[in-house]
Amino acid sequence: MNHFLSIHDVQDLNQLITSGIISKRNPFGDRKLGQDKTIGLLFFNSSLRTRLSTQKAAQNLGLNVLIMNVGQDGWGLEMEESLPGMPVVMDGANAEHVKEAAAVIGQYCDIIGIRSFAKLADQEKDYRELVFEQFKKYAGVPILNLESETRHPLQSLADCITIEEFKVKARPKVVLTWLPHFKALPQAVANSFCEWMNRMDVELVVTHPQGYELAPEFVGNAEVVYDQDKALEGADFVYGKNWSSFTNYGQVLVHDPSWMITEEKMARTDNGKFMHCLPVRRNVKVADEVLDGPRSLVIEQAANREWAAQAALKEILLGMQE
Ligand SMILES: NCCC[C@H](NC(=O)CCC(=O)O)C(=O)O
Ligand SMILES: NC(=O)OP(=O)(O)O
Repeated sequence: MNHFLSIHDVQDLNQLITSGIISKRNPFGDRKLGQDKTIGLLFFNSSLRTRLSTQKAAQNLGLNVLIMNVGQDGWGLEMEESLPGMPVVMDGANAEHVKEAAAVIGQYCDIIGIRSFAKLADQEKDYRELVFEQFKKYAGVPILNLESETRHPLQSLADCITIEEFKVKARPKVVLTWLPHFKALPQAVANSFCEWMNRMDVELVVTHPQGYELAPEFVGNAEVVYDQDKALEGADFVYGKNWSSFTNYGQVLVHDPSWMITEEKMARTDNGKFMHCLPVRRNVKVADEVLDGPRSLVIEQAANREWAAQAALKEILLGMQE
């Protein structure tokens, strides 16, 4: 089954980036590929970009699109399985088990896209990615990750395309910097960004306060620098993101506004560009002057979400023909 859940489902990243860029130049060139097929997009959490860009990309490929805000409109889904001698007794809030729900949606759809964020209460539970595991097991069709508990591959692919388009050096320095936020946010975007950058020809540096270390399997060979000013020196791309602690799972440990990205910070870079997946809280994470200035790539990045989704969907559809 040709799932698209992480970088591990990508054989040739350069080819995938090129596929996105080709679709950008010629959006309707593969219109026949998805003809008479249906994709279902299931959202357990809010979305603007992922929902609209994936719907648009799917339509460019000729797919019919069904969208459901399962988190709001659907029956509450029980994800846990009965174990020998320990049946799951569904006498709580959840009216339907994923065994039936996934199997039923799989009857209506040829591909299922899912967004399900980390709940940030239990590290082991979140990093097990139960929702995705269960849909993979019971839907019987390819699954597309629209941001899972631990990863956001369509965002990362759009980020790769954006860096490829805007780089001015063969091997740019890319700095992933933690940004301040009062809310606890998932590690998914940061995890995924590292994982994908580790497959690109870039120098990846990660900077964050002590206590915000990401899981080592995502950081890979990236250099971790705790001094943000030092990390930013000579950067070609500054990728901002807030995440809550992984080690003190889901906690907000630091409220230090000096980690916010300002023009003064950007002046340390080598005429660097600023990137963020959005949504972004102005003047909490990034100053207006950066977002509204010529260094910001956030709109270009969001535009590339369409081409990232189209490249991923093309891979899935081509796999279905084999
Ligand atoms: N899909 C892109 C990011 C989604 C999510 N951000 C948020 O929930 C921001 C919410 C806020 O700022 O209130 C995250 O960090 O994973
Ligand atoms: N970047 C991103 O995934 O945006 P949405 O949460 O609005 O989909």
